[in-house]
Amino acid sequence: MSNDGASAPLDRQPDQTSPPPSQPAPGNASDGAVLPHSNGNSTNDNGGQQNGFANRLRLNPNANHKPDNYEDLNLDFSPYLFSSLERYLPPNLLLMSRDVKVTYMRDILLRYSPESERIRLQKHREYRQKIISNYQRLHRELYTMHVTTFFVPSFLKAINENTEQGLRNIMSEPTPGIFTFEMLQPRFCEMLLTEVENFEKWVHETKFRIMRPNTMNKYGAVLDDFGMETMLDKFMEEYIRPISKVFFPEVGGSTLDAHHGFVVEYGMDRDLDLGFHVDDSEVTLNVCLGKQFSGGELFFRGVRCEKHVNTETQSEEIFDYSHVPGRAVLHRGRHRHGARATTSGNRINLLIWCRSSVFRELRKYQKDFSSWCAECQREQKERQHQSVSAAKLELLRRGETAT
Ligand SMILES: O=C(O)CCC(=O)C(=O)O
Ligand SMILES: [Fe+2]
Repeated sequence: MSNDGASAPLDRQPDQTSPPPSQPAPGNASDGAVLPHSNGNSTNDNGGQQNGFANRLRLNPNANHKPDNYEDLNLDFSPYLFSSLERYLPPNLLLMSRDVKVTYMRDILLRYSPESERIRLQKHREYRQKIISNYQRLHRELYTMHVTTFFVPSFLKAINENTEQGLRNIMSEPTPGIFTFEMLQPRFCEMLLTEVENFEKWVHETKFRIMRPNTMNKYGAVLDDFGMETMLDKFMEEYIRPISKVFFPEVGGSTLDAHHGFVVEYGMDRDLDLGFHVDDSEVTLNVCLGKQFSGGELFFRGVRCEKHVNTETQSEEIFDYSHVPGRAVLHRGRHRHGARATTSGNRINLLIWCRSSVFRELRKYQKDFSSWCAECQREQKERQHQSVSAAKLELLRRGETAT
């Protein structure tokens, strides 16, 4: 497949299978599309009133109750889902210990997830547990959010200001819908690179079979799998969502509630390039961590919904971007893109695919995505143009018959 964006983009998904992956995807027999990434959030409309327990859930959440924090537990669903669900617990359960509440809520959630998904979640939980109890972390400070260690001052100032103008001041938008800005401290990039190296060394030494970030990369690692899930949740909620809320409201930018966080690695002894694809995300954050490299440019080719993913690229949609360490690129997941070959050195990038369960739910009932799909927009304009022409013709016809 050529790298210039002319061929059909793949729908890129995380590797959800226990290793090795996966099933073939249409358009390219060598790459696979696998089950959609589960974020545990699709279960939070569980309608728990019908769960058959003696103590039924409340119909409406108890707004005055301050839920427990579940972030330190290794659970099969997001810790935030447990905190949200806790507001629906019957009053007598609210007085119980956190362990009792967890058992009760987990039981409810499991009843609402299909069997195959339940097994997959359980396997993945065991996989993560094995890593977490055996892998010795190198930089403990990476696993909890340390804002000044992570982010450059200009970025923090804009986030704290929390205005569109403040954000625009640190951003460039070289083509519509692609934002780039200075984000990560060089020291943070260096620490994350060495942590990933350390993890891979451990994987190699112990012959542990790891799951790769998705079906298109043979190298790289899922940060969520070795202990960074909670940190990355905060990263998304506090540092990506406020920006997405302003620049990507039409794809659920303000309701991002799940993520897939990973690093990809390119070079002579790694992946070379990345084919044309769309991400399984509403909004993607891509930050180059280093090291020294040449090549590896991203190429973008316009935003498309599922129906139009293979339609032609318009000349104004062609945009190429050269990575700079520490600098972030933020784009819609449906903005078709790929990465050219890294021709020398090594390139390692941090990717956070951010998702909104609300957006995904609403999308099921829609056919027209002209608020963000460029092809839906063109079709809509075409329909408007045709109806104006038809109306004009009709007026002319009436004029003629009247005379
Ligand atoms: O290599 C890159 O910078 C792009 C990675 C990417 O598009 C992805 O992982 O979804
Ligand atoms: Fe991508």
